[in-house]
Amino acid sequence: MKILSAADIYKWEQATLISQNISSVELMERAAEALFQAIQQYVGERQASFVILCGFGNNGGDGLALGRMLHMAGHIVRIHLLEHTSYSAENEINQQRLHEMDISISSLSPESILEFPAKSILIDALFGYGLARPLDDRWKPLLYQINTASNPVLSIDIPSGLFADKPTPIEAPIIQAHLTYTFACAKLSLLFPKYASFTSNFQILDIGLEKNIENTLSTPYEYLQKEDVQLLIRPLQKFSHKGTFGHAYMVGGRYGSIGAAILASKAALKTGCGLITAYIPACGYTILQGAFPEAQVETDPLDTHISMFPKQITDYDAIGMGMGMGTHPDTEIALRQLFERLKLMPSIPHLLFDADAINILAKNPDWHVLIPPNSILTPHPKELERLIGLWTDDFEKIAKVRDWCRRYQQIVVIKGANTAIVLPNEMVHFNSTGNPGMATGGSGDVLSGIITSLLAQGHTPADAALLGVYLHGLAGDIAATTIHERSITATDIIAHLSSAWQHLQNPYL
Ligand SMILES: NC(=O)C1=CN([C@@H]2O[C@H](COP(=O)(O)OP(=O)(O)OC[C@H]3O[C@@H](n4cnc5c(N)ncnc54)[C@H](O)[C@@H]3O)[C@@H](O)[C@H]2O)[C@@H](O)CC1
Ligand SMILES: [K+]
Repeated sequence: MKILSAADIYKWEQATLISQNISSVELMERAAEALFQAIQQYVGERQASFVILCGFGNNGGDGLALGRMLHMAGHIVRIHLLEHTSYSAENEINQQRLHEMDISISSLSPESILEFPAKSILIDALFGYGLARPLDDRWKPLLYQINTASNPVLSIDIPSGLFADKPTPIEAPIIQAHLTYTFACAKLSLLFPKYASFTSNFQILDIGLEKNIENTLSTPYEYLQKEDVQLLIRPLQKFSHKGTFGHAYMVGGRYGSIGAAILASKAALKTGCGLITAYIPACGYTILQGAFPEAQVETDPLDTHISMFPKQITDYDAIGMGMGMGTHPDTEIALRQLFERLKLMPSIPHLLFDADAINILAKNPDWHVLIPPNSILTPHPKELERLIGLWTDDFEKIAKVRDWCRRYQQIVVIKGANTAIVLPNEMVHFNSTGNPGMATGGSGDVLSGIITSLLAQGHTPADAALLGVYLHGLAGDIAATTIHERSITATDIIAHLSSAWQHLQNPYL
């Protein structure tokens, strides 16, 4: 699914009005109907109480129309509307509809002192994507009352005060929504860690905007969902043997962190490659063989860390390296020598660099040109910062990574909530699976194993990165259905990979 700018969403809406021959009030009614259905699901069977805070534009219009529908469904509804000199036409029509039904509208101003009945749900319909500039300090008292109330806050389209597609200063007043119902497509701001306290969760509501028109709008940003990754899956063949599914080579571990190599290796095999060989320092031999009998193991001559890469490393289908590997100068020299060797070869295995492999690359910017094109790097934010330098906000971070990927023709997977996969063509795919419980030691090693496995199975690097990230998050989400998010471990993610595959391949789930 595309992630569009506010300007493009506006264009999409306007073109839909013409193509479907409907009025903007009718489209607003459709949006309010979608909201109403979603909120009915949220409250379940019970009668609920709502306080709806409406602005003077179309976001406010959505709130007014929603208020009417909730009232008609028997809920207790209080509607507050910002005093203003002029309202949007759709807003006025919906005010009129409420008057006709004798549903009262209280006035609201930034100075209002509000009382929220206990257990009522607050609906934020103050500002949507039409926000033209950050809200000024005048709005602080009103938004403070909403943000500090113990009531749940549901935002319509976007938390009021937040820009959809450009940086918002976080010192400006912004609604802290528990859940945002956003129309038609995801918005960039809903995906960025900097705004996490305003946007903890969101749900996309389909309001029937015309698909053909969406196809004409170009954007470098995509929101990666089940239907996108399903297209990337390769079917299993009846006469397959273990060689068919590829042989992954997992390089990592040092004295004290052999577990990282074990997790990555197990995840690789559970993702479906036929064989894995782990390459680790000698101290890990018994540990790895004991913990994971399905793995083949090769060891470095040194006991404590990796000091060389064996000649046969290039014989495998894919290499994943860096998990728990350390940045010992011997390892650093070995990596440099590997790059020199790869340069001379006509064809080489697909490569994934994680953790300490990235730290070594970050320390040596002049090696970036040596990284074979189309390799995958999977940094967490700190490793990314070491690789590309500091950024001031998430928009700049994405811009810098896009630039880096184009320049060096690499794929970067920025790990975190809504992991972003940035491709050499500068497309950015934000993942829709995963949960905070996955921020746990070893989770990244598992991701490296999954992606390396998909590379070994013959997926293109871009497909392997997209499918792998989605699958990893999905396994974590399925784990969270039976294990509390606080208790999820990397091993649990591996244990649920099988269910993730099942879920992904089942059209009815
Ligand atoms: N256009 C359409 O067909 C649809 C629009 N929808 C809703 O419409 C919203 C967009 O509506 P609008 O474009 O009317 O915009 P908004 O409702 O977001 O608000 C815009 C109003 O706020 C004012 N404003 C902007 N920044 C301000 C600031 N910092 N301080 C004070 N006032 C400020 C603007 O001048 C304008 O009057 C969407 O977010 C969505 O909720 C939905 O009903 C779906 C259909
Ligand atoms: K809003």
